[in-house]
Amino acid sequence: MVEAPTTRSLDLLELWHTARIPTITAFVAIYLIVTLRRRYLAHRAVYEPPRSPSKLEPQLSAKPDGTVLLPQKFEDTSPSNKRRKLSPTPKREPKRITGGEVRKKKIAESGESDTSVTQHNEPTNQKSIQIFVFYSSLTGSTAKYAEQFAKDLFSKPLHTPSPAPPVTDVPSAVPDSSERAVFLPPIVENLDYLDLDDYFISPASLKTPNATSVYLLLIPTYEITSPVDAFLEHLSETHHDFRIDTRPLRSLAGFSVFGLGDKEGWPNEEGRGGGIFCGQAKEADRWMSKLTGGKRVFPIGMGDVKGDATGSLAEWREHLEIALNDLANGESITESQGLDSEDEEDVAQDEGSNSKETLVDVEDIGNSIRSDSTPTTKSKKSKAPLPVDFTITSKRSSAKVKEMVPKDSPTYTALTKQGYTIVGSHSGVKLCRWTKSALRGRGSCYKYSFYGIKSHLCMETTPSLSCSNKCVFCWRHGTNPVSTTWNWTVDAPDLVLQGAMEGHYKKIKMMKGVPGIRADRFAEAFTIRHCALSLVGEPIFYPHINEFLAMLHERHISSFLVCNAQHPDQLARLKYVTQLYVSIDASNKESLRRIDRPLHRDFWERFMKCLEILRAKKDRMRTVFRLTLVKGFNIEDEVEGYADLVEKGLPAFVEVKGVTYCGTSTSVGAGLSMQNVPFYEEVCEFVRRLNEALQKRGLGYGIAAEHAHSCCILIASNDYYINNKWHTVIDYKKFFELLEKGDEFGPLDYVGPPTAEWAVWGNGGFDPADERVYRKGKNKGKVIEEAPSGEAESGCG
Ligand SMILES: Cc1cc2nc3c(=O)[nH]c(=O)nc-3n(C[C@H](O)[C@H](O)[C@H](O)COP(=O)(O)O)c2cc1C
Ligand code: SF4
Repeated sequence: MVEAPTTRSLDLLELWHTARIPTITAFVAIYLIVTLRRRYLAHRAVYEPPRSPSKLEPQLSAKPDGTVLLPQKFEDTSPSNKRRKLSPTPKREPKRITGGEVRKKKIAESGESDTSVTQHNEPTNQKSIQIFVFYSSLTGSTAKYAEQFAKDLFSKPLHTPSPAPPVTDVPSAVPDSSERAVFLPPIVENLDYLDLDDYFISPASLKTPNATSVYLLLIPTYEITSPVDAFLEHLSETHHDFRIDTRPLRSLAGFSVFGLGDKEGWPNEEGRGGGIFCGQAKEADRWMSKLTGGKRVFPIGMGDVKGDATGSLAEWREHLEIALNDLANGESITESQGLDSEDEEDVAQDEGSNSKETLVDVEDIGNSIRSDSTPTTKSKKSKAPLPVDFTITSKRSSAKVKEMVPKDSPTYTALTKQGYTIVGSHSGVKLCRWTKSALRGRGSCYKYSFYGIKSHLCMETTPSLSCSNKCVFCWRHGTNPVSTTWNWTVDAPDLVLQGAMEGHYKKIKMMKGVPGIRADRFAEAFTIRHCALSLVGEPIFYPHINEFLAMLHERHISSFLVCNAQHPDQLARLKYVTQLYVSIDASNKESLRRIDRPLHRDFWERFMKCLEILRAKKDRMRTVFRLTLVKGFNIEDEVEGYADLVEKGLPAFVEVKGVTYCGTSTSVGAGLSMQNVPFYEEVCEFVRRLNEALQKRGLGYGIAAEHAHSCCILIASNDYYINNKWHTVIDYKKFFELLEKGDEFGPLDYVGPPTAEWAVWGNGGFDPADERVYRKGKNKGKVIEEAPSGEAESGCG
């Protein structure tokens, strides 16, 4: 039996029938409103324009304070740049946030950087991007910018859209974490020491599977020859080499260049190359664009080192990070997308010429050279294939030879400001501070104490202002040209000598009015008796160095020549020198790289070869190792290494000298401070230990003399310990007689009288006939020079 419904349940049923339609409608409406609102908010969050409109505004070059400069042509013509010109209401399809972004949200909330998102352990099929930060640096500042830049990259959250809304509400359009590429920690590389073939003929090979590379280049500009030239030449040669694909770096994910330059010194912004503000960075940008087929991730940025280069670099980095993030999200730059119109023209031309070349059979090359017509079909007449020299590029052979230091160059101005007289186009002469000191009767340099050279009769000069090192202690790096090969016009040796002597005498004349000048010495000073070829640069670089030396000797001027052990061929060709020096700035490869910063990649092999050559010359002339001690660089734990080198080169003498500190911004930039200057006691201690190490090896050397005044000590071969006395002084008259006789002779044939008692080790080395003047100052026992007057011996002199 069915029970009859109660009155209450009947009421409820009636109520439901009456209200069900409005209730369901209301619920559906609320649900729709909430969902639509959430979607709207999510949409806005993704597209919220950057807080500061300037953040993505490409007109960065317009900033008056020198911050990131984007030349007009990039703004207007570069498609990649056009891509970056975001308007506040973008038109492209919205990016939507996926479930994979939960992690991103958490990290964004916790304030972690975006890179950290991508640098954890990922599945092995994970795509990744390896960023290389390449730089070149002559005086060290770009190296510092590059290191800092790599540290800062992705260290802060990006200025990209706000964190994602709740995961489940938003459908996915951005690739999930396995599709999104992760960034591997950036690798910083110095272009000056890199085997460029490994990175710039084809992209660097990467160990990580599924990885591509992005090349970021920080490039300084130098009007003078610098390592950047070699890099640009490499890019140019790669591009022009018909055996290599025209776009060999096309498989890179992208590249971008940041230039560092001095706008005050080089205000001209138009054009490329040295002499233009950031001209060489522009050149690098252009070559990279060609080699990659226009894969410019972000337009070139530029920083003025006399302005706010740090700020410009930071701003460029922020924009770049956004572009890189896009890249990681799968937004690739297609080939040619980043080519500017000029690049496109060049590429088209190159492709045109290459395609013609491919039609030419090797056998036809001879014909094509002999006749002007471009052969497009195989000639039946040509038989023997012509040899093709792959080592010569037409560009190099047709290059116009320049002057090393042109009169209108800033290098000329900088060197003359430092007191150098520039002779011809590549030589220099300068009055050494010891020459001035000797004229006033205040003491000669260590060469007087050790070898009998009167400083007021000595001329310090160099026939090559250019050098192939960038030693940290050098006074001139940053002002003197650097290069590995002689690629300038050559002045005749008689003109160089004439000019140097005139320049020297002119400076002596100017000393006439200086208080305390001794009349007898002033008169004597107009007959130069000695020439120190050690001022700055590398004298044996000069192609006519032997003729130049012969001219000195003809005038009975002795020659002391210091070389940097980087040019074995020239060293081997060197004829007689009164005393031949090799700078030994470190005892092992790493230390030498750190202190001399050589341009030659095979610097250590060159260095060792020079020691062999020196050994071979030891029976013909006096040979010397010159050690310059720099605390924190080449003293600690290196005694045994130096002893090994002495055993290899067997020099007649080892001069040990504490580095001189000049306190210029250049030396500071190179990481040198007063802390790196050893006290005289420390130099003495080093010399004692070195002497012991030589004894232990059974080598016949002893500590012979000292010149405490300039922190210099002499270790000599026992060959010069004659009749129980050191004989380190030279018989100059005898040297010239032997030369003029024309017979073979050796260093022991022109040994002079015994070393003066006051100069012998233990007696200080100051001639009592002179008046010693002590400097006031805190750093007693350290050699401090007065910069920038530059009245000092050179870093290698
Ligand atoms: C001799 C010399 C030549 C220079 N030539 C240029 C130049 O042509 N254009 C430019 O923008 N900056 C020029 N500069 C400025 C350098 O590019 C700038 O100082 C840069 O920071 C040096 O970088 P580095 O310390 O890494 O070698 C020159 C500097 C020197 C000392
Ligand atoms: S110290 Fe001498 S070898 Fe070294 S960079 Fe200067 S000039 Fe060249």
